[in-house]
Amino acid sequence: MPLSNITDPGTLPPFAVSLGDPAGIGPEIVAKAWVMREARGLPAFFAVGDAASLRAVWLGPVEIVGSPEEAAQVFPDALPCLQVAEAGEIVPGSPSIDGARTAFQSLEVAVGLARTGSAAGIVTAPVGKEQLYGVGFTHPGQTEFVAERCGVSAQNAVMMLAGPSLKVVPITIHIALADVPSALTIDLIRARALTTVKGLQRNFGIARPRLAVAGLNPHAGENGALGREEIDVIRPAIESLRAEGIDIIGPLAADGMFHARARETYDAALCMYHDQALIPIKTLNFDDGVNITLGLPIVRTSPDHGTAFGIAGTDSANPGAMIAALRMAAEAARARIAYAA
Ligand SMILES: NC(=O)C1=CN([C@@H]2O[C@H](COP(=O)(O)OP(=O)(O)OC[C@H]3O[C@@H](n4cnc5c(N)ncnc54)[C@H](O)[C@@H]3O)[C@@H](O)[C@H]2O)C=CC1
Ligand SMILES: NCC(=O)COP(=O)(O)O
Repeated sequence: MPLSNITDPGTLPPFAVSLGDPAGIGPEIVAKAWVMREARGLPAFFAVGDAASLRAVWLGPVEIVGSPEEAAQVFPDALPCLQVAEAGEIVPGSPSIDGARTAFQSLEVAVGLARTGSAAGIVTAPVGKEQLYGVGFTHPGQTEFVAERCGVSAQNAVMMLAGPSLKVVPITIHIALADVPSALTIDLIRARALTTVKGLQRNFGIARPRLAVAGLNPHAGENGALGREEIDVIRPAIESLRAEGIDIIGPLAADGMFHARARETYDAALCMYHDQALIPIKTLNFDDGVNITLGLPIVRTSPDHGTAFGIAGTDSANPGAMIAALRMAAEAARARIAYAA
């Protein structure tokens, strides 16, 4: 049953967790999260990928299951895994073509299960983007892929990084820095802001979200002396949103808007490019930061970090962000049920 038809949060099916690149730390942090399922109050979940990638880094119980229903039964006693492909020889830290194909397929299957309502949502472990691009993945990231599969345009799917101290949204995402100024348009800023407002209401239960918008240039442009994007694009977008009743401030100088007192004045910061948004959140909340996609009909979260190939297989990966992603997925699913009621 699609999540939108579920009225009792107690009846949520398990979450589908795509294992990401088999040679990255995804399998390890998923296994560690399962170990902490009771201590951290995690929702039921099952892995989607190659069970061999779990067994390559973990000696705990893994049980291959044929359906989410079976996974829900198995979850208390073993980590359920829906086997979607075989990744060939798995060497933690050494990504391979077969591994990238498995990551791609796991993502595809997990999204499909969430779309039909067999899974309550998806939590995606990290993929190697370069490796995925090498096996025919044509989207910049998982965000845009999931959006497309859900019939949502990339413009209306918002990547939000959320942690205990801060929520940020990059307006432009995976593009070269040199391409950012021309990619910034009034329409794009408006679309991201409107999806963010709705997403904060629907997934976080914030009735009247407050947004703060960063400038692009140093000191937010100094009234045009250091660049015109604030005058030509960012300010007109903010003014039109404010005219529609959105609680929004900016453009603010980006270097001064992330200190503790400033963060108290808004619920989410809209930033003009990837690193402007992700550096502050990863500095503040690296071990419990979550990437949540807003604007989708399904719940999708992910840990904020990448594959960490350099430490894969050393049992030193911190599962904190994966645990936070699982918890946030469950909270978002419950908030959506309450919002729809
Ligand atoms: N959501 C996703 O699928 C994401 C995928 N990536 C991909 O990950 C790959 C590596 O990217 P990097 O920029 O190196 O970022 P990264 O997040 O993988 O690693 C950055 C640093 O943090 C450490 N680290 C990351 N997660 C950790 C954890 N859970 N516990 C302990 N240490 C941890 C790493 O060892 C490294 O020192 C790239 O191929 C990139 O495309 C990057 C970000 C997000
Ligand atoms: N840096 C964030 C990131 O790469 C996440 O991308 P996505 O694959 O979740 O779209």
